[in-house]
Amino acid sequence: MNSKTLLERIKSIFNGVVGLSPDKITQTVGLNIGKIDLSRARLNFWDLGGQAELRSLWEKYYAECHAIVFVLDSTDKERIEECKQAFERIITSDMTEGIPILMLANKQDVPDSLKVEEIKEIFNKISLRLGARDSRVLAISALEGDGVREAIDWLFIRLKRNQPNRPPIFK
Ligand SMILES: Nc1nc2c(ncn2[C@@H]2O[C@H](COP(=O)(O)OP(=O)(O)OP(=O)(O)O)[C@@H](O)[C@H]2O)c(=O)[nH]1
Ligand SMILES: [Mg+2]
Repeated sequence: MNSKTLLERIKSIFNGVVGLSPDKITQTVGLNIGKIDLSRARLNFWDLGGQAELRSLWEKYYAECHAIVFVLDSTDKERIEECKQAFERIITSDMTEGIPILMLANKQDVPDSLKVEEIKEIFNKISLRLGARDSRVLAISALEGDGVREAIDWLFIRLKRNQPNRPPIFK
């Protein structure tokens, strides 16, 4: 959820181009794609819609992805339970085994948003099912860009570390 804004932010930080302005961003129904080049590697992003009806599509990407970024709307306390279930389904799928998972606590610019520590607490029990993989919860604001570079840096290190398990695709 709210991952389109994040993808535009990632592109503007790493590609040096101005992304879509927030008012041009509409809810994701299909797939938004984006790519960035980082020290001789190309990272391809597939931004999937977060709405409940679209979640069954996520698993079609599991076999080919090298990492998963789960973007959480930290202001939406009412739907946190729903997010827990969606997250649990991802991490318990055989096809995501061992894959690094980064959870982003987005919208940290909003004063009353859930903080990383609170989110960790909420996802505490589920995280026992993460198995042997790299995972992390990081605070970001896709809107303002805070924490986005650090998030991608974390991701890149873990992608490299997980190469023996899921090798990159050479093109
Ligand atoms: N305050 C604030 N608003 C944000 C942030 N990121 C996204 N939003 C807003 O949240 C709303 C949804 O964001 P989108 O990026 O359009 O979400 P989306 O990826 O299309 O949503 P799904 O497809 O349902 O996952 C928009 O109004 C964004 O401007 C943020 O970091 N801070
Ligand atoms: Mg989206």
